[in-house]
Amino acid sequence: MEKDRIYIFDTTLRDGEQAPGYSMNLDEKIRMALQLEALGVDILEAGFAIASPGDFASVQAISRELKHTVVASLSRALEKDIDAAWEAVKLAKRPRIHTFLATSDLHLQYKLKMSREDALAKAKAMVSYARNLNDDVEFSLEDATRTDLDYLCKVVEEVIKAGAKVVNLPDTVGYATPDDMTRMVGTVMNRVPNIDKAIIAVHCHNDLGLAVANSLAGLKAGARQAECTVCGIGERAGNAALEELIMGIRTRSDEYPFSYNVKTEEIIRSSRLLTQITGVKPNPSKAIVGANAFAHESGIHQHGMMANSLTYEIMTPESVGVMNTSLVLGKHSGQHAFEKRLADLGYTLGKEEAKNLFAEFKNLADRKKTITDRDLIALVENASQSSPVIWELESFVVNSGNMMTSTACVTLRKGEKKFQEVACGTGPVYASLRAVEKIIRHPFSLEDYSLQAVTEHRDALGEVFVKISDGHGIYRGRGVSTDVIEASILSCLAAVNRMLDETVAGQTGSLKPTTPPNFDNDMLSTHSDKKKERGDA
Ligand SMILES: CC(=O)SCCNC(=O)CCNC(=O)[C@H](O)C(C)(C)COP(=O)(O)OP(=O)(O)OC[C@H]1O[C@@H](n2cnc3c(N)ncnc32)[C@H](O)[C@@H]1OP(=O)(O)O
Ligand SMILES: CC(C)C(=O)C(=O)O
Repeated sequence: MEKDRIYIFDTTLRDGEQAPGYSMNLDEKIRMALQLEALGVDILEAGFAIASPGDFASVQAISRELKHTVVASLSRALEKDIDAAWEAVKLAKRPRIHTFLATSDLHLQYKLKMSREDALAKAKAMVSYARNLNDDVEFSLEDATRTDLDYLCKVVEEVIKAGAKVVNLPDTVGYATPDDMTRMVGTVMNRVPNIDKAIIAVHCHNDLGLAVANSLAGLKAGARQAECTVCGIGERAGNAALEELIMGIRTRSDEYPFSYNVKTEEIIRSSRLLTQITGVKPNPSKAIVGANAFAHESGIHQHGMMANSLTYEIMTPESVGVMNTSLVLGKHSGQHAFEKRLADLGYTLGKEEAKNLFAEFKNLADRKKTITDRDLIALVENASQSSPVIWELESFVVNSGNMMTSTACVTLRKGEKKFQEVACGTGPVYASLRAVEKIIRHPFSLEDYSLQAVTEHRDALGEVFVKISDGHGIYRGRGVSTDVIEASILSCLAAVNRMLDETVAGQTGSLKPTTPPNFDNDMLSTHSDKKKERGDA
């Protein structure tokens, strides 16, 4: 039997980026887009062109960069949005305008303040408007799963008549169950007379943890485009996870006899790049890409695996790009083995990047007997967190104990110059970050701090993530070291450098703080402290 072709529409850079903590700057979006093209997604939604100049610029840049993937921009059902979307994608080899309008009574009445008739007329008019600009137009009926089914069928029929090539039926709030998806898509496929003129798409959110199950149900009922994101990132509880959807189809091809363009061996590489860029790791238990997804811990499982891996493994790690190796890395290893291992782990490095990282690896190997894969992953992710280099750590000394106030003396480098400050705090980390703040003379508050061991042993690497805020944006940083104070200072400097970098501050690379920080209480050093420190009155 010939398999039906399904199309994967990736929205990591649009719906995915709407999730707090996942903002990316222009360079980061381009890197991610290139990897998504290597992964083999059919359509890449690069952003929402009218949302901001930063979004417009990144949709335009991605349109220029991609070689064969369809590039889409989202737009409301408004001429000005559609114009912006078209301006941004028109340089793409294969551009798509994606326009949407909500169709549920709830959204029509309270949000759009429109009647069903007006919304239908608007949808038709805007699809025609977009079709005058471009052949490839997708229309989404936002909140489709809570839309009256008769009305939904009418809108689908009319927007196809107006020229939509793809009609998307999103489960915008993650309310549907697989049975609902079967009913909705099945009804549309059976009842809409011109359905053969368009592709039906599903776009499922994960509020009830059903996004992937719902997408699969939609595909089984006749949809042929599934919209999803790497690691399932997205608005609220996220979107359907691309890797789960594709591996579900691949592993259960008996249930889902579809062909697709995705190269599953690129999955881990894509997920790792997302972590490198955003600093957010998938939950260890996350299917396919979590650190434990292919780990077998208990005796009975290990025994079964040794007899036949099929006993406890429904897919191989290799099928998603995790490569096993017999190479053991340590201080006697050379650059070739080092780069080979990183490639096996799913990282592609530039020449310069590989050289710098190898030097860091050698330093680490001096401190640590065996370098594990997790150590290597931490090193790469730390090195590639695209922070500009403004301030660098020269040295630090801390004095701390349970019967005293901690003090830290930190020396930073900026270009050729060195700057030193001493500060006190309730603990050595706090004291060190205050010393950094005194040196850089730019107040910030610590919004989030987390420390975890990368490996199990006594000489484990400590990995620190911080988020800092200066009242204009929130900036993240990561630091890795065998010394947790050093890791804390390094993570703080990575965030500080992002904060001070004009190309990042104030645009998409920064996150808007949810509440403006209270400078007097929250800043590591307050304005009045600052005056004293500088000798002001
Ligand atoms: C389900 C989804 O994921 S939808 C995509 C969500 N993504 C985003 O919102 C991206 C970021 N958004 C933005 O930057 C801004 O919201 C903008 C630039 C799009 C619009 O900003 P503003 O003009 O300030 O409007 P604001 O966001 O406050 O309100 C939305 C307006 O769009 C209208 N609107 C919402 N959806 C649509 C639509 N599909 N078609 C036409 N109008 C719409 C609302 O009714 C409201 O109109 P009003 O200003 O006349 O009351
Ligand atoms: C705009 C559409 C596609 C969407 O993101 C949703 O409904 O969730």
